[in-house]
Order: sequence, then C-alpha cells, then structure tokens
Amino acid sequence: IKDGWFREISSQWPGQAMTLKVNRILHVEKSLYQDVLVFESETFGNVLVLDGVIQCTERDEFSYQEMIAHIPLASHPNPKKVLVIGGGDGGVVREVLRHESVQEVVLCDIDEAVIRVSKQYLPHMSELLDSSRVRVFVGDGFKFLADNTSTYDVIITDSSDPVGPAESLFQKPYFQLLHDALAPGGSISTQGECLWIHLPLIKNTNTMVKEIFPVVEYAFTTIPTYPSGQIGFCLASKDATRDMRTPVRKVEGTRYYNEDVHRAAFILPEFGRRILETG
Ligand SMILES: NCCCCCc1nc2ccccc2[nH]1
Repeated sequence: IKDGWFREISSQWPGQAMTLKVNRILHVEKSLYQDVLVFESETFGNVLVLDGVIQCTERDEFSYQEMIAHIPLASHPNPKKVLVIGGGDGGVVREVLRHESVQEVVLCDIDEAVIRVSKQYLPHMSELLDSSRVRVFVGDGFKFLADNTSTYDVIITDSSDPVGPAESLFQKPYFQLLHDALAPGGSISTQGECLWIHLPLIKNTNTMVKEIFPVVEYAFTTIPTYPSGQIGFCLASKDATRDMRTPVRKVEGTRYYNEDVHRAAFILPEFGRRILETG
C-alpha cells in the first residue's frame, strides 16, 4: 500500500493492476498458508487480500458468490447435501442456504485464519457459517474428499488462484476426487479464472475435466474488483443428461443472479467460444 492506494500487482496478470483507495488497514497476518490483509476501502467496503491478491470486497462479492453457487444448484433437480471447498469467507455458504432442498452444507477450508478474519471483518459474508445447517472443517480439501466418497449432490470449489495454497485444486487428481465424492447425478463448480487473462489455463482445465465428467461447461460473471472485471467458472456434472445452462428452480433474495443471467453466463465471446467449444 503506497500513498493510500492498494495495488494488486501479480505475475498472473502482467502489466496491469487493479488499484483501490485505502481508508485504513484493519488486519495484517501471516497465517500457516498465506499472507492475510484486510483493509477498509473508500468505495468497496472491507477488502480481503490473500498473498497480495484481492479475494473479495463487500461491495461486489455477491456477483461471484451467487453465480458460483446458483448455477450448479438451480440446475440440479433436488440438491440436499452440498460441500464447499475453500470459501472460508462464508459468502458461498450464505448463497447455498437459499435453496430449501439443501439439508446440510459442509465447508472445508485449509486456513483457519480466513474463517476467523472473515467473521471479524466480513460479517455479511460469514454470519451464516453459524447456521444449524452448516458444518465447518479446517483442513485440506484433498483429504476431506478422499474420506467422503459418493456423498454430495453439489461440490463448489471457491479457491484462490493456482499460485500458492490453491495450486493443486486446478489439477487432474483433484477433479477425480471431486467426481468420486459426488453422489449420482452430482454437479461441481470451481473458480475458473478469467478469459482475458487465463485462456490457456481455462482450455487445459476444460480438456482435463472432459476426461472425467460427461458434461463440462464454462460460464462467467462480471465483477469490478477481479482482474479485467470478470471471472469464470468450470462447471461439470456426473449426469450426462444434465443441462447446467437451464435453471429448474427459482432462487429468491439474490442481487445479481436470475434465470436469464444464469443462461447468459454461458454465452462466450468468439475468442473464448472458439477455443473452448471446439476440439
Ligand atoms: N484473482 C481472483 C481470485 C478469486 C478468488 C475467489 C475467492 N474469494 C475468496 C475469499 C475467501 C476464501 C476463498 C476465496 N476464493
């Protein structure tokens, strides 16, 4: 942070950097896994930063949390058990609980510092982590998945980027574990990076996931504080007949997501469609 501005400089997006005006620094910590920073921004509320990368801001987090949750959930006929890997801020859990069919949400995040800091500085994201339908585990998602096969109707991987603690969550063994932890007819969504920045990574992930799942799709949302103002999702289903582009249930109380936005999220610009939807 220099002259009152936070700059998101990263080798993942060379030559560009999102900058946010800082009112005051709220928390600085080196956890077991990453550097944790929370600051109060001038126009985006409180901001959570992990290893120098913006994870969420109070003003625009709902776009990402709603889309990563409701695309797999609203297109699933009857989701009862949901698992969230990562997402220690609690935003995805808040969205999962909007589905009345969901009986239990389990959250597994490797870093207790993210959960603790989110409870303190991101109340509108973390408050439902204490809901009676929610169980929170601190640990490695790999181990958790291996210990819980054929269990979940939807698994959402709300990870940071493939640099640091989340690196392994973008590789084939992880997607095989996801597949095996799903109940029949289960679906997944994962933080899938941005077409403007990570197209080769997205292509490789798409190809790799197609070797494991019969249905694989990519969708994206707009979000001002992620690099290039967009972020996407890798979506897949064990059910070869699942149409993840079509919501089969309405979702109440959202600020970004609706059934038309759901469908529109899969419509890619030509440079993305050409790479992802052909062989
Ligand atoms: N450069 C884009 C990063 C996207 C990160 C999405 C995200 N935001 C999070 C907040 C807390 C824990 C895990 C998270 N995963």
